[in-house]
Amino acid sequence: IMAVPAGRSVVFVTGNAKKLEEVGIWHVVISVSLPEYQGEPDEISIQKCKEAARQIDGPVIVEDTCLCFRALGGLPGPYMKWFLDKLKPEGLYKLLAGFEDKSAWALCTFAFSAGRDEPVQLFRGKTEGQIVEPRGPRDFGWDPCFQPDEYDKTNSISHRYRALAALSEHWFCLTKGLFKKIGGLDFVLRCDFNVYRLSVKLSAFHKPFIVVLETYVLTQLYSSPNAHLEQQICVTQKQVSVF
Ligand SMILES: O=P(O)(O)OP(=O)(O)OP(=O)(O)OC[C@H]1O[C@@H](n2cnc3c(O)ncnc32)[C@H](O)[C@@H]1O
Ligand SMILES: [Mg+2]
Repeated sequence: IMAVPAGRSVVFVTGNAKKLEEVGIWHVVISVSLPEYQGEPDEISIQKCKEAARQIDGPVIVEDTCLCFRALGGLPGPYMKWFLDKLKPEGLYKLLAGFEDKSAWALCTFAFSAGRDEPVQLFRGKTEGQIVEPRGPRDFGWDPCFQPDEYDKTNSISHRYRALAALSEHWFCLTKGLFKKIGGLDFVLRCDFNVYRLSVKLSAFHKPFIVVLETYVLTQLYSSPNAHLEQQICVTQKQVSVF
């Protein structure tokens, strides 16, 4: 079970600015280039998350994205970063010239750890698509040569969105249980997410979820990292119905 030490924020660790744009804000975002590990996607995400938790020495979320060509048995997969760097979208398209099967899938994995030496939890999102001749904007990685099968107006690449939804769902279930115990989101908001100001005594087990909850609420509702916290909480109160 995920538990964040009370008073600690969850840090999203990435070196990729475009990922940040799609993920939205977390409490703190740290731009660190983490090593590109080798292995199966799950193993890579676990290693990456452990390294981030070690460096930050606190609760972290990392994300790793693979683009897997079916004709190539799932490669380049996690090694896509280097393939893209050397071949560019044009070269990626040409890689499949000798194959009839142009299908591919994008796999996005978020990994959460509550801190150094804590277990890692994974949340995955997958989008099926085709490798096509490069077209459109060039501002994000392999987007020019990957055409998702389902057209999605709001988010052209939904693997990240789906993985985030899995993560949110998980937090939602945990916090719903907590609300039942201590009296609902409204109550928590009135106390400014401050566990010490709640008029009930929370167990050591439940305390950390207030931090998770705060991160979750702010992440879901705001895109401006500059807005003052008080302002944000005030708006949050008006939106209690999201829960
Ligand atoms: O610091 P991290 O979070 O690891 O950032 P990164 O850029 O190294 O990202 P990955 O290790 O996950 O490598 C994935 C590669 O695929 C690219 N990429 C990731 N998500 C993408 C998306 O949704 N659309 C297009 N390209 C993407 C990204 O730019 C990298 O070249
Ligand atoms: Mg990386």
